[in-house]
Amino acid sequence: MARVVAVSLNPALDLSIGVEALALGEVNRSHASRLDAAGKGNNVARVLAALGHDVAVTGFLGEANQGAFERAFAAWGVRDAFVRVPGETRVNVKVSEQDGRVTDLNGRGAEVSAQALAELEQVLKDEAAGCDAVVVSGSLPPGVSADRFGELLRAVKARGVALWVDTSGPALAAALKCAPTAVKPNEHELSEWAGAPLEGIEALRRAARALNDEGVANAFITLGGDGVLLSTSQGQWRARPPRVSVVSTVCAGDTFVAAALHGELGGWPVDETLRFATALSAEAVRHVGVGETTAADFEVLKTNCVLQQLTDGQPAGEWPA
Ligand SMILES: Nc1ncnc2c1ncn2[C@@H]1O[C@H](COP(=O)(O)OP(=O)(O)OP(=O)(O)O)[C@@H](O)[C@H]1O
Ligand SMILES: O=P(O)(O)OC[C@@]1(O)O[C@H](CO)[C@@H](O)[C@@H]1O
Repeated sequence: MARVVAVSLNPALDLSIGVEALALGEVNRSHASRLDAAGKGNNVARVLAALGHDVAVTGFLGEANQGAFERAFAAWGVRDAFVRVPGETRVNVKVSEQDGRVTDLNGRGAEVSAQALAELEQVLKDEAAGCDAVVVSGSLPPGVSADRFGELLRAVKARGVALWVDTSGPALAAALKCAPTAVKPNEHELSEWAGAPLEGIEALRRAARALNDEGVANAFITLGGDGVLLSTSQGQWRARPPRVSVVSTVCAGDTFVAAALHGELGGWPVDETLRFATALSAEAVRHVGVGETTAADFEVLKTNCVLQQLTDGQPAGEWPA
């Protein structure tokens, strides 16, 4: 069991709504809805705690609707180290249609003051000392600039702890200046960082290698139903998930991050880590919420993932059978 700190600077209550097919500008009748304490870092924390790790969660939480989070943290068995800020934590709406399409409506988040930021910096410094990894996931709330975000990450890095970051846009660019241990952009986030569209696996491989050149040890590029590309200084791998029936892809990326970190913390071989993380994230898309390690067919999902080590200087080519 490892000690991990999961950071959500901009957590959210996820309002997940299931509809047959969304009709814009019309009255839609949902067949299911639920409200969950979420946000990328909290989702990662939930999976890591379920996998047996000692997890603390932090970031900024609005005082006005903190109850749902406090109940969830107690149920997940994670320690609450969130800094409270005035106002409400945002509610993000996720509309899932029968064909697997998901529409996200994400809010900006509660305003964070300079004082709250300084408080969080201290929490991060204290929590990072003596833990095995810090995972920082999601967007920046109003009041936190990309530069200030970079400073927070540097403070964590200075504690000599493994730093995993899953964010996008200017926040990802700021994070990369601190050479995090791992990042997990999806295809779109990577091409935004690269400043050009990335067509095909070879372009993705080059861009992923550029992340390694920036000092990132593990660059995981998630590709939705097409799986993941992992680039390290030791080589590149890709993994393809089994075909599953898609209900909601909302927490798949966070499940992937938590599962990959679990493998890394356990010192697993790369292929074992990739298979586990790919299978668990595929499990996650079969329902609303994060992946369930206790799924009855989890071993089958793992067996049905396809893995391939890619050879430097040679095209990836077709997937092995
Ligand atoms: N349709 C799918 N079928 C099977 N597995 C999937 C599917 N979509 C996603 N996954 C799994 O989840 C992983 C992460 O998915 P994705 O690339 O959508 O992450 P993301 O865009 O970062 O998501 P998030 O918005 O949660 O951060 C993929 O690498 C894959 O293993
Ligand atoms: O607006 P952000 O911070 O980029 O993403 C927030 C969010 O979409 O990410 C999680 C899924 O990954 C959800 O729980 C949450 O609503």
